[in-house]
Amino acid sequence: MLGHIIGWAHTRFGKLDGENLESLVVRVAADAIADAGLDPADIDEIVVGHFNQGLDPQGFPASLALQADGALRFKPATRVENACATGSAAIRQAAMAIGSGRARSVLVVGVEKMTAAPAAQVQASLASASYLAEGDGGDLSFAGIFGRIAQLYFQRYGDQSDALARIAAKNHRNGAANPLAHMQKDLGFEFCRTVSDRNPLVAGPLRRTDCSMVSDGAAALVLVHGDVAVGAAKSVGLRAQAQANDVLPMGGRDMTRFEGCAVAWNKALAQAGLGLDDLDFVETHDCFTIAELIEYEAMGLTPPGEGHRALLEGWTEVGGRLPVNPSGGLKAKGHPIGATGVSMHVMTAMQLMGTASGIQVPGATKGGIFNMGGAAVANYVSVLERVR
Ligand SMILES: CC(=O)SCCNC(=O)CCNC(=O)[C@H](O)C(C)(C)COP(=O)(O)OP(=O)(O)OC[C@H]1O[C@@H](n2cnc3c(N)ncnc32)[C@H](O)[C@@H]1OP(=O)(O)O
Repeated sequence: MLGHIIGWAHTRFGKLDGENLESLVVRVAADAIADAGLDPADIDEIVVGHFNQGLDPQGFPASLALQADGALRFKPATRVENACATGSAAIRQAAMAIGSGRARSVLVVGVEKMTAAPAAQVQASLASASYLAEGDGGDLSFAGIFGRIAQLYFQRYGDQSDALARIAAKNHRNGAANPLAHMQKDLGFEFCRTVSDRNPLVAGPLRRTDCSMVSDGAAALVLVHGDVAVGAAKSVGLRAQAQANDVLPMGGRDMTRFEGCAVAWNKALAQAGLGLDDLDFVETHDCFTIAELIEYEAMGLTPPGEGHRALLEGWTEVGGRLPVNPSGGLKAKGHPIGATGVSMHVMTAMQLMGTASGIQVPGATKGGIFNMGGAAVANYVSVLERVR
């Protein structure tokens, strides 16, 4: 194991008026350490995942984490960032600290405050994590980029609007049962597939319901060495983690295939000595529904162009062959950028401990996670397994 997750905390995601970076970081940091049953003095290192890029005037969240307890004063605390995969980047950093022998217990926090900024500022900030080659388009938002990816996919494989609506409906149905989700409402397939005043087109064929939410929130976990985990009340092993970065320009890449995602999945499964069929569920990066569809193909669930089959045959529903996004995903649970990857690990750990009330995948012992920054640029796959 690359480390053991022995405690965690998660705020509700949403428009959290009255919360700021400081209140979010301090709360989840204190709660995760308490949940791990550790004395704060035993934390060797703190890693905070935070995107910001102009979203929030307050910065320096790594140092804010020290305010969770006086015993954290003088601990090394560092912020990491890797676009929308920032949370998984923080977890990788923690695993490397443990693997190198520099730390035995690491607190990882992911946080973002997005909803206080005007919509135009949010779009500009997010777009800073994208790149279009000259002549490729102007100042596209992320929805614009994924709208273009959807158009390319539809040109090659036919109109998949209904498949995208099935993903939206599935994730909103799952999110309706997740008490931590931003939107806890089952919107239904007909609403998601129909363009209307309440579900307008946003970019290309993508409707509002094909987009993830703009959210505030934080999540934290404590990753420890196996020796520390022995004394813990609960333990979820980080059995494998792989990272594959692709180049930013999209001109030279086939954007109907997320090749970096496929590389990360192949590496992580090989590292774990497992096949996709050995996993009980997957939390995947559905920043837009077209991303989840292409990720089915990149993870090897279906051949390219056939992702819609997984939906028509119910494979990715809870109770299906490989439930995908039982938490509701970024689509319904929300997508506070820096918190998302940590949240995916917390949701997966809860599933594996059988404590994911409302959204539990019965009997799950192994789960996979795919967290992505940019348009398949920073690709992280983790495999988690229940130890105790
Ligand atoms: C690699 C990556 O991860 S890239 C991803 C980075 N993240 C993004 O790009 C965020 C994408 N999402 C968005 O930009 C926004 O949610 C948008 C543009 C889709 C919608 O924003 P707006 O049109 O401004 O919606 P607004 O906030 O005014 O809300 C209007 C209604 O739609 C609902 N709504 C807002 N966003 C969404 C959404 N994504 N899905 C479903 N419903 C939504 C609101 O709850 C509200 O409902 P109500 O009227 O019943 O209260």
